[in-house]
This record gives sequence, structure tokens and C-alpha cells, in this order.
Amino acid sequence: MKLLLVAATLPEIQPFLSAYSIEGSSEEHYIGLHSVKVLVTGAGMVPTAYSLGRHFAKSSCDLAINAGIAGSFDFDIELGEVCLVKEDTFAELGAEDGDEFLSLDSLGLGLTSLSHRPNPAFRTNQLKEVSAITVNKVHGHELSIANAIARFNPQIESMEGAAFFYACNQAAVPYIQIRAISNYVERRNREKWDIELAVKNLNKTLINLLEE
Ligand SMILES: O=C(O)c1cccc(C(=O)CC[C@H]2O[C@@H](n3cnc4c(=O)[nH]cnc43)[C@H](O)[C@@H]2O)c1
Repeated sequence: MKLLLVAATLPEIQPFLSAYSIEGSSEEHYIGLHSVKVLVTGAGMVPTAYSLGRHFAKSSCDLAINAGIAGSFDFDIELGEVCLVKEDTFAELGAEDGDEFLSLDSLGLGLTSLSHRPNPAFRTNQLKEVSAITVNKVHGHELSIANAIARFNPQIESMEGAAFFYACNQAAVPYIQIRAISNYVERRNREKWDIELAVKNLNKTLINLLEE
């Protein structure tokens, strides 16, 4: 299968790259039964959408995989757990009306939620399935966290997922998103984050999935 592995930052997929002697964004590499290209986009929705748009203008694939770390709203998900995002939502796209938030959908201006589109030949059965939101500003205030939960009831959040889904959907390329939990979504306290564990588990899962 022809795979495209997409990450926001190099450190998130460095153990995977090191395992196969790949250097950053790359040409094709053969891993197990797959040919793999790597795209490191930069953090956030705009770099992700730009990089993917540019990539898909000249190249396609059988499956694009967005891999990264994420924050969890759900305290039943353990730090380090690796999840498969089934649905992702652009949480901030819309308009304020006093205390109300009007989503882009409700304004008749487009879709804000997208479902994943797996390739059935690439199995991810063992991963916990979650719903996600994508944000420009990582939540770190009790009130905005309560609002996000009331509006979307998300389990996790990232800064790229929905943009990745959107770009792949536009290019008619199958796509999945795999996120390892590095922190809970709460008042910011970087000391409680476990990026090391999340990155370790994420990369172990990637290697297992590709070598299966
Ligand atoms: O400092 C490091 O060593 C380090 C290693 C790997 C990755 C990072 C990042 O800062 C990655 C940023 C990336 O993580 C996602 N993320 C993580 N937690 C959250 C969150 O609570 N809310 C939203 N996004 C989160 C996000 O997609 C960023 O692109 C640092």
C-alpha cells in the first residue's frame, strides 16, 4: 500500500524515522508491505492544509495517516494511550452572538465536522476510537473548557486533525488519524504533561501497524 505519514512536528515521529533511517519529510521508503512517504507540516491547521494541498497537487496515496500527540478531555483515557480519531470538528469556525456560538454549519457556510475514511486493507482494530476537536488555541481555562464540552462533547483535541481530514477529503484520499495522549485538557501545567510516554507509544503503534 502507498502510505503518506503526516506529522506536525519532527519530535512526534522521530523514533519512527530513526527506526527506518528516514530523515524528516522524505521520498519513498519501503517498510513491511508498504511504501511510505513522510510529511512534516509544522504545527497548526494552516501549515497542515498548505502542506497537504501542495503534496496532493502532485502525488496521491492509498492512505494518509496523521500521527501526533493530543490533549484529552476524558480522564478515563490514560496518559500515553493511543487513539484512533473517528470524527474531528473545527471547534472555532463560526460566529459569536453574545454568549451563543453559531457554528459554520448553522450559518449555512459549510461543514465543520468530518469523519475518518479508513482504507479497509489497513487494520487499526486494537485502537480506542474517539471523537476530537481541532483548535488554534489550546484550551487552558476552566470556562472555555466547560464551553467546549457543552458544545461538542469531545474526548480529545489537537491543533491539526480537522484540517488534515479536510485536505484528504478534498483530495479523495482515504485518511485516518492516530493520536497519543500527552496531557489532559485543563488549566495549563506543562509539568503534568507526559510527552515522552505519548511519543514512545505513538511510534511503537506506528511501527506495529506498518509491519503487521
Ligand atoms: O517539547 C517537546 O519535547 C515536544 C515533543 C513532541 C511534540 C511537542 C509538541 O509541542 C507537539 C505539539 C502538538 O501537540 C498537539 N497537542 C498536544 N496537546 C494538545 C492539547 O492539549 N491541545 C491541543 N493540541 C495538543 C498539537 O496538535 C500540537 O501540534 C513537543
